[in-house]
Amino acid sequence: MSKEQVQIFDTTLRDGEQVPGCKLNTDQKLVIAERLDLLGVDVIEAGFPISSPGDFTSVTEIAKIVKNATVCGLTRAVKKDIEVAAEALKYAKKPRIHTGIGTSDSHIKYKFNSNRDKIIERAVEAVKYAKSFVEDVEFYAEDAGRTDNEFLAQVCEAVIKAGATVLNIPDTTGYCLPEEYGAKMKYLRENVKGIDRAILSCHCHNDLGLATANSISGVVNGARQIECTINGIGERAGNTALEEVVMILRQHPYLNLDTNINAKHLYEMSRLVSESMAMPVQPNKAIVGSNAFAHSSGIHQDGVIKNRETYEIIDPADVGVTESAIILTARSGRAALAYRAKNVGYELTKLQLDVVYQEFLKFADVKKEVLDEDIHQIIELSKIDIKAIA
Ligand SMILES: CC(=O)SCCNC(=O)CCNC(=O)[C@H](O)C(C)(C)COP(=O)(O)OP(=O)(O)OC[C@H]1O[C@@H](n2cnc3c(N)ncnc32)[C@H](O)[C@@H]1OP(=O)(O)O
Ligand SMILES: CC(C)C(=O)C(=O)O
Repeated sequence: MSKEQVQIFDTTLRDGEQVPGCKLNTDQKLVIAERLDLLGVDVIEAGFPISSPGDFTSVTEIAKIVKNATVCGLTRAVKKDIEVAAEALKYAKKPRIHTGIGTSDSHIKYKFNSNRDKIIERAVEAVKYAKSFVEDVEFYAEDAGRTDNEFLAQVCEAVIKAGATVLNIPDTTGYCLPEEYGAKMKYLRENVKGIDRAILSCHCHNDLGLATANSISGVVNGARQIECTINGIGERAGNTALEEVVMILRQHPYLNLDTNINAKHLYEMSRLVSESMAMPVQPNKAIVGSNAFAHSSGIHQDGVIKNRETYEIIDPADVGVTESAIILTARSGRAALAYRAKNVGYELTKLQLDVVYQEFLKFADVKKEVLDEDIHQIIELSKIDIKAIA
């Protein structure tokens, strides 16, 4: 049975670039956009064209070079924003305008000093105006995570009627629990007239560490687009991490969902974004962190040496990581020491290993990590007659 496709909407260059210190120039953005296109993302949100002349230029230039993906520009529900986005996107093969407005009571009251009826009017007007420039119009209901479902359904129905092709249901503040976010998608699927004419999209923030879980819950409940960023960067605690949702769908085939992403490029993509934005990736980051395929405790190392699958659910090569690493520490056992010693040329007998291991532990209790050059020294200190095999 062929799997249903979930569209991957990458917003590294828009929401990701909103991170303090992560500002990129146009040349850097072009390199990333080209690589995202090769990675296989379906949509590249290239920027917020009205926000600055630099961002306008970036979106314009990205629109010119992207070959496969849809190129998208963000706007408020403001005519001038939409006109400027349309202008920036005019060279795109597949342009999309992403417009919208806050729909939660908090946003309506405090940001807009308005009421629900007026917000629906502004939403409809914005979608119709965007539609006069491009066919593909995505609408976002900002703070949908905290928006009452009944009102959200009314907004969605109105903007579909106005021509929206994609409905973005952002959990802007990262508030929802996965069950709640999934139930929201289900509610919209069951209660919005015309919902079959639009794609529901997840855009989740990570304030409670639930962005990925919420996005997965969203697609399990009928959404067919996930908005995400490389390394999960984004406003405040970040967005859903692209590499995580892609690999979750791949590792759980019974969900019957997949993406067009060529996962073998994930690691290099992560490094490119991290280096361009000078934003380090935390070592324990899922999929792309430096420790994601590193094993440093004896029981795990023994298992991995016997069979990688005992402690790894993903083959590192599938995401572009050369191989798993066996890191020698004071928590390592004989299996790991023998394995690493063999890699540097020593084939140890069981008896020899016992002796060298005692010396190794003394060394490792002082040093955080035992390196290849240390192994030679440890063997020397063990004072046993070992011939290097190399
Ligand atoms: C959840 C998100 O990530 S949304 C995207 C966030 N990204 C950004 O804000 C980056 C780009 N932003 C910018 O460059 C600037 O904020 C601009 C150009 C959009 C606006 O700048 P300014 O005109 O100086 O307005 P400022 O930023 O001070 O305030 C935002 C205004 O937009 C209004 N606004 C906010 N969202 C929307 C919306 N979706 N639709 C219509 N109006 C909106 C606010 O109510 C406020 O209007 P007010 O001044 O009449 O009260
Ligand atoms: C503009 C929208 C899509 C957004 O970034 C959010 O609500 O978090």
